[in-house]
Amino acid sequence: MESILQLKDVSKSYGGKKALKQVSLQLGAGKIIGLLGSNGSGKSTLMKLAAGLIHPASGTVQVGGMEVGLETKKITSFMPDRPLTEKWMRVEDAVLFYKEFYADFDAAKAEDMLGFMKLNKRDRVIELSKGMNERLQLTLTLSRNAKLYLLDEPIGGVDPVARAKILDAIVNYYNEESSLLVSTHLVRDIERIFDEVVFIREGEIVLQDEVENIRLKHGKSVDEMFKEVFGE
Ligand SMILES: Nc1ncnc2c1ncn2[C@@H]1O[C@H](COP(=O)(O)OP(=O)(O)OP(=O)(O)O)[C@@H](O)[C@H]1O
Repeated sequence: MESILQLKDVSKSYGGKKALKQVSLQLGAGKIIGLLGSNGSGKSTLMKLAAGLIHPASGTVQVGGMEVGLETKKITSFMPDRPLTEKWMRVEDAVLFYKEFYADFDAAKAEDMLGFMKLNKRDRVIELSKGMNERLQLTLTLSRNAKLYLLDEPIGGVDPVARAKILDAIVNYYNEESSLLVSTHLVRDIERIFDEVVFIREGEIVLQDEVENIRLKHGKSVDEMFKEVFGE
């Protein structure tokens, strides 16, 4: 299996708090993978390590066979939980900003996605609702032609109808040769898009499997399995 993301014995603490405990994980290329866990389980920490925004205390993180660093950042597109854009910007300025910053930015794709997301180019970023802001961040993130996309809770701030729309956008606009890692605890709403899932609990990986296997082997949906493992 060609691996797009690999963690070996990765630990990370904040002060005395262990966020990841000797995590080893290998994710294959060309898949949409769900990183599922309850609040505080370590999802964002794992995403930020893969994006190169923080560094492990011990262990190694590789993207596309390379140690995380400048080269891997060129092929990794991370959707931040807060806008990377400046306060004065309108939606069109944010798009231009990304276009100038990232060599792999696809302006035609962004234009198309803005329409799909019903984003108005003249709207000020600062005045967008939380849900519309998520749509913009997703548009900017997916408009790069990256190999690995990292989406941290992309549907947290939106209502169920808009959630469906955002999931459709993810499926429609994601390039099938790349991989997409999506963290969430809203499993039921989002499981339809996953090929594979990784369950993380208190900084440890407790399950990794193809969604089809979970359905065939256990006769369960991912949401049912999640509730069983997390005892919700
Ligand atoms: N900057 C930080 N300083 C101190 N502790 C932190 C920091 N970031 C995360 N933690 C702690 O590390 C643990 C893992 O946090 P992380 O944000 O990775 O979890 P998560 O699964 O993404 O949670 P959520 O679903 O609530 O976003 C939590 O106990 C959290 O309190």
